[in-house]
Amino acid sequence: MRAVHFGAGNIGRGFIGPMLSDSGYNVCFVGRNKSKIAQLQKRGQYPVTLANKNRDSFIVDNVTAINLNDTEDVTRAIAEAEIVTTAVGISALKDIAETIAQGIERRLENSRNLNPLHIIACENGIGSSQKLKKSVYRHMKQSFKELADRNVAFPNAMVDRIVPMQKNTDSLEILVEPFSEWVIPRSGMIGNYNEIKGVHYVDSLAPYLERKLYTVNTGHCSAAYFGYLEGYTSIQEAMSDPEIRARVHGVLKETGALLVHLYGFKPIEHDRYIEKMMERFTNPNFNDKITRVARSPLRKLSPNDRLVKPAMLAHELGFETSHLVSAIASALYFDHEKDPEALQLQADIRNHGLSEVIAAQLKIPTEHPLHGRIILESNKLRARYPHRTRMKTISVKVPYF
Ligand SMILES: NC(=O)c1ccc[n+]([C@@H]2O[C@H](COP(=O)([O-])OP(=O)(O)OC[C@H]3O[C@@H](n4cnc5c(N)ncnc54)[C@H](O)[C@@H]3O)[C@@H](O)[C@H]2O)c1
Ligand SMILES: O=P(O)(O)OC[C@@H](O)[C@@H](O)[C@H](O)[C@H](O)CO
Repeated sequence: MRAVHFGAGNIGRGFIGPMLSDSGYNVCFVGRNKSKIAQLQKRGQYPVTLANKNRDSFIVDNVTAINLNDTEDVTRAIAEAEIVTTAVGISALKDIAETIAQGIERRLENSRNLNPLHIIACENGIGSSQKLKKSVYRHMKQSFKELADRNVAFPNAMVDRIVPMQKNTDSLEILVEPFSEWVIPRSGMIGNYNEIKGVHYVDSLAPYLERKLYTVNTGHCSAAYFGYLEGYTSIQEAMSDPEIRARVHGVLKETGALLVHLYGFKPIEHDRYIEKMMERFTNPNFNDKITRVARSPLRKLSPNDRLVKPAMLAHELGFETSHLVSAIASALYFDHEKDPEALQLQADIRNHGLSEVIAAQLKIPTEHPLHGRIILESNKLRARYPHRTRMKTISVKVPYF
């Protein structure tokens, strides 16, 4: 069985690769880092180490690799695969869409391979595989689209495993947390598919995906943005600060009330889930950089992502949102110089003002109560961290609610 995986980065090598290989797939990594691809081609395997006390490790084998720009080889691999997965970042899906479209066309040309193909975007966000499908279809001829509708499926998915930035002597080695979860809805699958060992196939993805996004990712980035303002460099450092820990817990109590309301999770079980996730953030066996977890603030602050979406939903339902508001206001100060989105965000705030950014990018209109509350919280943060914040204090009339 053949799998093609786009992105030989952290989650690709640290989670998707091992899962597929363990299920008997030959995993072909498609990547743009030439030296990593050459290493994978040469060795055909790589080591994974678990960030537990014993540092248990195992080898992922039955691996091959192709450079992303060797289009001929990549499309051939897709034409022969049972499954295609991606972990390149949701914003990069459009960049690999044309190659995937060519691979599908090559596969379907002259009805060469009509076996079901599943294409799964293993990215953080809602509806990632369907977003990829839209981009892929933009590059396909109508006749192929009709055939693809019957033979190619793009099930959305939830993937969860913390894989920090790596600095290992062996450039292929990857250190991962022991916990992992991969959830796929059965309704998104077609034909007689082989189940991937360890994947949880469910009737409905939304409760799993939103529970993860609004707990793991909301909590994680809150710790990062709070910690960044405080001057910490790792999530572990930030989480060992009792005040930040309490604020992150406060955020998760707010998203928790929302999730319990939306999906009927038992409050006591959801509290246990929160505790478990807080424990994962504090894993002392690795060092997860704040700049990784806080990365791409424009994406994280977009209306359908981990901060604004739960805050807006919770507000509409009359639930508490003060910790979420604080996380959003903190995110708006993230100005890491090596993060293009952070630089863009800060430039937008400088050029158009905070209120305009909240309205145009977070899509929270000026008249919405959360809009004014974010600005007030931003002013408080500026007073508290004058050396970490560069925006001007903004006066605002908070709408009555
Ligand atoms: N690391 C984690 O803890 C984790 C956990 C769950 C989900 N995710 C998700 O997985 C995805 C990848 O994250 P990661 O942590 O592995 O990042 P990463 O930077 O380690 O890996 C991303 C890979 O994609 C490649 N890539 C980036 N832009 C590309 C482009 N335009 N065209 C082709 N290739 C491109 C990079 O070269 C890199 O190899 C993200 O969507 C992330 O949200 C990450
Ligand atoms: O990958 P991002 O940028 O969406 O979010 C950063 C981290 O919160 C994320 O990678 C987590 O480590 C991961 O989602 C855990 O499953």
